[in-house]
Amino acid sequence: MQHQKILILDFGSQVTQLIARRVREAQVFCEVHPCDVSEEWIREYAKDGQLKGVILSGSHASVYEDTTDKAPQLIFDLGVPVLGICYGMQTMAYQLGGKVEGGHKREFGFAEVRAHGHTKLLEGIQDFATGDGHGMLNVWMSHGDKVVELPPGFKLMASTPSCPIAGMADEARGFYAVQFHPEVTHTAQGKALLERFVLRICGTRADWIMGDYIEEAVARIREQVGDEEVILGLSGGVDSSVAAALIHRAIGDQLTCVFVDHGLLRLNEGDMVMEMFVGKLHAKVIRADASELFLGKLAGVSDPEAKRKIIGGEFVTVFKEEAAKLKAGTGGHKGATFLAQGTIYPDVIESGGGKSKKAVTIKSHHNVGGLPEQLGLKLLEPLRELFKDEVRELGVALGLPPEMVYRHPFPGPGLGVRILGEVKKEYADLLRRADAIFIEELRNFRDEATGKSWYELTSQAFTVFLPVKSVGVMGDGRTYDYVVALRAVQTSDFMTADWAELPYALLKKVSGRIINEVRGINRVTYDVSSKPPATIEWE
Ligand SMILES: Nc1ncnc2c1ncn2[C@@H]1O[C@H](COP(=O)(O)OP(=O)(O)OP(=O)(O)O)[C@@H](O)[C@H]1O
Ligand SMILES: O=c1[nH]c(=O)c2[nH+]cn([C@@H]3O[C@H](COP(=O)(O)O)[C@@H](O)[C@H]3O)c2[nH]1
Ligand SMILES: NC(=O)CC[C@H](N)C(=O)O
Ligand SMILES: [Mg+2]
Repeated sequence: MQHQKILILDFGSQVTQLIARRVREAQVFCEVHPCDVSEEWIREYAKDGQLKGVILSGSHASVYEDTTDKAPQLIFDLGVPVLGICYGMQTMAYQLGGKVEGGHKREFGFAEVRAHGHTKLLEGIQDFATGDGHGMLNVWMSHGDKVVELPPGFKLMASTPSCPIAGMADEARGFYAVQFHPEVTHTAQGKALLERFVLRICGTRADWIMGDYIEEAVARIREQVGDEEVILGLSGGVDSSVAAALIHRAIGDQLTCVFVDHGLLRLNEGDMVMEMFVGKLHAKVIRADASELFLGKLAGVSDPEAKRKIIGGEFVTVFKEEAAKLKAGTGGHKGATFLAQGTIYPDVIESGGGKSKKAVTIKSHHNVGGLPEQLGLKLLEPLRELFKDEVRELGVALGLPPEMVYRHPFPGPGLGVRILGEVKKEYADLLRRADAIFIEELRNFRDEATGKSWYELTSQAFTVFLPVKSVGVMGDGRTYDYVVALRAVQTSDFMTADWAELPYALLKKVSGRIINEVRGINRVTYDVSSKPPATIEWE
């Protein structure tokens, strides 16, 4: 099925992805592309008649400077509605004959916006009304420049005391713009406003529904793969698990999963993954038990980056070996010609478009990128247009258990980056048991106000092994044992994170259980560092 679509042009705002999230929540398909796509590209993109509207994002730049990006002029001639947000509004004004000025006081944070006149966008949407009956919106602003003169054909749609033109519209042409940010949750009516733009003003069909999407994705995978074979690196994490379940639904035994057990998995994780995929889904999974290999290579190495490089390197070696066995045609295999990956949409946006602002390497993230070239395999990435929430919904619709789909992410190098310094099997065994207790209690403890468990209320939680010993007393005897740190964070994007204010009763229970049940650990600490300046993982 062809989905109607909304095009979001990204001028480099920090929150462009949120625009796409909000539009998807309205069950409308949309894509983010860099603002400097060529007119030729746009024509091609709109050719099938499915493009129903365009949204222009914010930016750190100022439109009146010669060097800054402008919207491709063509989008104003496509005959579809356009919504400008912040910089998007400013560039719309500037390009269509209005005036934008800078040098004003920066307006950052909450503002009350007054709606003027009647426009299809704001009519009837309000948080409260003034004494004289005007609709008011509580919004979030982040700008220094402003539109000071409307372009011809536009009327005033919204204002604040410090920003007299905070919204404008030319309804005949379907052009709307707001200086505030409807995509952030601080703008109370923002979701309603974006929903109204895409559904009512653009008239887009609300047909982006994960339950229905399965059928579509399955058909596409079948068409792409034909009768060839596929291999996939299965980690037990969310993305690779959902990708595996989806591809398995499409092509059954033509899929072989390779699950590398590097000896740095969580308690019973390997068995759980096998039980789920082999026991329940009847998928073909090769469990490569490489723990001795990994632990052997890691012996004596304590530098975090060196450890990451070793794990990443050995991972590729093991994966290649297993893939080569399949290629050799053993066990009735014709040999895999596709490598499947659980790449999701944020990965695509962040790495594409030439707009990514890559800075210094803080950590070398492990992944299987680069493998296809070395292996001479074609890529199969069925999740590359989905956000994490959508991947999770899809996983549930595919019948994966919610505990698996709503798991916290787990880094590829696993416990290797949660055992500080040199990795030893003894340490990994202690850490696994302590970590399992922490996670179990996070699932048990519920927050009274929300009814949610603390596992649900945190984005990522785990235990870190510190290879230092401290003195304790147990049963009147002296102990001299290891220390662990508990880490629990709340974050929406993992780029920044706050340490979670876990209830004392929960921390008390966890520390009591770990010290009593895990012989070898006699002290538990709680990590109260936010990111930045700390990172989520300790290495
Ligand atoms: N132990 C493993 N065995 C096989 N493949 C792995 C393993 N660990 C990681 N991978 C591969 O590396 C990819 C990237 O890992 P990453 O942790 O980013 O994603 P994930 O595990 O699928 O999901 P999540 O973000 O929930 O952890 C995985 O999709 C998987 O293909
Ligand atoms: O697949 C992965 N391979 C890695 O090498 C890796 N290192 C960190 N992480 C995860 O990334 C998020 C941010 O972590 P940091 O704040 O520690 O950089 C957190 O969710 C981390 O768990 C990794 N994930
Ligand atoms: N968030 C934005 O899009 C800001 C636009 C522009 N840089 C300003 O300061 O007004
Ligand atoms: Mg993972």
